[in-house]
Amino acid sequence: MGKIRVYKLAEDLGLESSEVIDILNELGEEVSSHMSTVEDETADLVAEMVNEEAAEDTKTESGDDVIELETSLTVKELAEEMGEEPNSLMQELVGLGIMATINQELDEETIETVLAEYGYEVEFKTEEEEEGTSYNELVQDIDDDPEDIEERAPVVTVMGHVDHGKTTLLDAIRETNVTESEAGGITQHIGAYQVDVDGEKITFLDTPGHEAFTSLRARGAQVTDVAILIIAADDGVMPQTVEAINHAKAADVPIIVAINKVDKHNAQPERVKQELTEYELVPEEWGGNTICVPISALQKQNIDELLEMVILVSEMEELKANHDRPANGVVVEAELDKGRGPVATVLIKNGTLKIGDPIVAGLSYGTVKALVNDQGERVKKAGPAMPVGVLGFNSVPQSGDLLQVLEDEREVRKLAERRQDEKRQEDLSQKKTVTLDDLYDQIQEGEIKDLNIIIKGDVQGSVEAIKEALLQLSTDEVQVNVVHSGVGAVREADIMLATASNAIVIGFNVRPDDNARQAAEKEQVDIRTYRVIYKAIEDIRAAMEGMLEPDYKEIVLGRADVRDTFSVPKVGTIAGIYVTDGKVNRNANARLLRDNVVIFEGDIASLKRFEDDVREVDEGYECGLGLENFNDIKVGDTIEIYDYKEIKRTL
Ligand SMILES: Nc1nc2c(ncn2[C@@H]2O[C@H](COP(=O)(O)OP(=O)(O)OP(=O)(O)O)[C@@H](O)[C@H]2O)c(=O)[nH]1
Repeated sequence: MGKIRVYKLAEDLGLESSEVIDILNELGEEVSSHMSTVEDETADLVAEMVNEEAAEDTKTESGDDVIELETSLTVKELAEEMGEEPNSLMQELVGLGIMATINQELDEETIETVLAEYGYEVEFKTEEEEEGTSYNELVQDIDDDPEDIEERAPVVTVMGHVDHGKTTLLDAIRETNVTESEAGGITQHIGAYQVDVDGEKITFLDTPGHEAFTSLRARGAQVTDVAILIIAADDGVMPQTVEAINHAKAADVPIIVAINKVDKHNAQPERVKQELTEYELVPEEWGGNTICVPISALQKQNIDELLEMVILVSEMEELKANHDRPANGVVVEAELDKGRGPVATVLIKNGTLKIGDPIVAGLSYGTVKALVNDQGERVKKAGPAMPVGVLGFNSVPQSGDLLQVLEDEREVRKLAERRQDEKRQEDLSQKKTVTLDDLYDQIQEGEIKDLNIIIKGDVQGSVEAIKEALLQLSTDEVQVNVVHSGVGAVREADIMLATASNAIVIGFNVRPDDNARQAAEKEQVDIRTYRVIYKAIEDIRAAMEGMLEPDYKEIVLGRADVRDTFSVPKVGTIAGIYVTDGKVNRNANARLLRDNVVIFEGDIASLKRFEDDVREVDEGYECGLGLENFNDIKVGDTIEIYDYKEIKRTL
């Protein structure tokens, strides 16, 4: 996810930087100057707000006798708009032959008729105008009182190469045991936990550690204030360590290095520090400003010091938030719980989330029914930097979605529905790429081979992680398409979609139900189930390597000078050559060069030493060589002998 500078955003929106800063501050974003950066998603939000404000302004300019209304209203809402009592409106409706209850929705025609009775004309709002109030109302309520601004807990992400000890460290910090219960030992769910260090709170975001989960980690960095980079002292800086460094740098997040496993006999903490300097992370003791703490996560050594450093670094960051305003936050994990319905783990960025708050996150909306803290206890509210399980969404939001609190349930529904519409439009316009016809065309053209995949999983976080990782496997030759992904068992509908789009189905921690199994057998759809994300990705990678055309690389076997030419009747020109380099192989290809210009490329017709046909002639020897269908050989030409070697492709 990208970022944009405030002045650029202002320019795009045709506003002054100060106006944009005001809006951002109202949204709880701490921006100080026109050079500050905001995430793209926040920028979109600002644009959304600005547009809607404009729509709102046009509305108020409407004439007196004309009432501007939405296309569908209940009797009560219409009465409110007209400044009438609902009862009198209901009586009026009865007069028109319409028996309506107070909460009954009225259609356009009825609204028009009844308003005409009252002497009004009605103008129905376009969809855009209808949305006008959503964020305005949110913003109107927010007026940050400086007294309400308080310090908040830092949000910390532990990043590092696989097996360098992330889980063990988080475990040591929480003093619980997570590593052993995980399938395959890889952290697969994003959780967030808050710990208490001498009265100071730290929020830990537990992001998966394998390179494949790049995108989730990148998202993690968006809410992260401090990154702990864990590096095993017996292994050093590895590819995912470098990735983690890059993510933290891109997100402008300070890095604290935890050099782990110093209890091991082959630990080389100094080497790790040396390696770090290559990535502009110079340890403090070497005159740089990177804090490095040697630890043993397993033996719980020096963990306190590491946490102290976290507190120290976050104090310098001056993390602030306003507890006394409607909340916003980020969905870090979401799943469908059998008993409780959609449950989203939300990290509150600013404000306080309370039971009863109308909420929207991505395409999902609802009213907060219950809040559960990281200990599994019910709580009434959640403040800044607190991770909390939110119950009450109508559907499962996606991890990474921004949570917003709006005025009422109607506002959140409207916003979510509008986003759903937009998504539908987007899906429709993209559908072309996954229809059977198109797939067929692409394969016929031989240009693209498509690997279509459907992903079902137990939690949204894993599904997203697999999806992102698989999409990244795409190459010029094989395009990976995730035609569908979602939370829940593999069902018959998934198999039907797989049949139609020639896709394979991946089930992560979920199994196909009976109908799906039967359908898959009948339609010969490949369902693969996994319990470890890494394994799923490896399998697909291998399958893709099988699909790829083998790659050939040219190798020059030898070179020879043409020293003489003979014209042989019925055969053509034979060159008397001297092998200067390597060897000449009868079955290889030949290239005739004249002043380094390729004159001919093709097969060798004959290779003779004296009168005998030979298969090979080595460097330093002379021989006679004929080229297939080519006679224009001259003394002084060079013959290059080359072959092709099959290269095993890696993606
Ligand atoms: N000796 C020693 N072993 C450790 C230490 N920390 C972790 N380990 C071991 O290293 C292995 C990997 O640790 P994890 O915590 O699972 O590593 P991770 O980075 O979370 O790995 P993923 O969750 O798979 O990404 C386990 O066998 C741990 O017991 C340590 O300080 N000392």
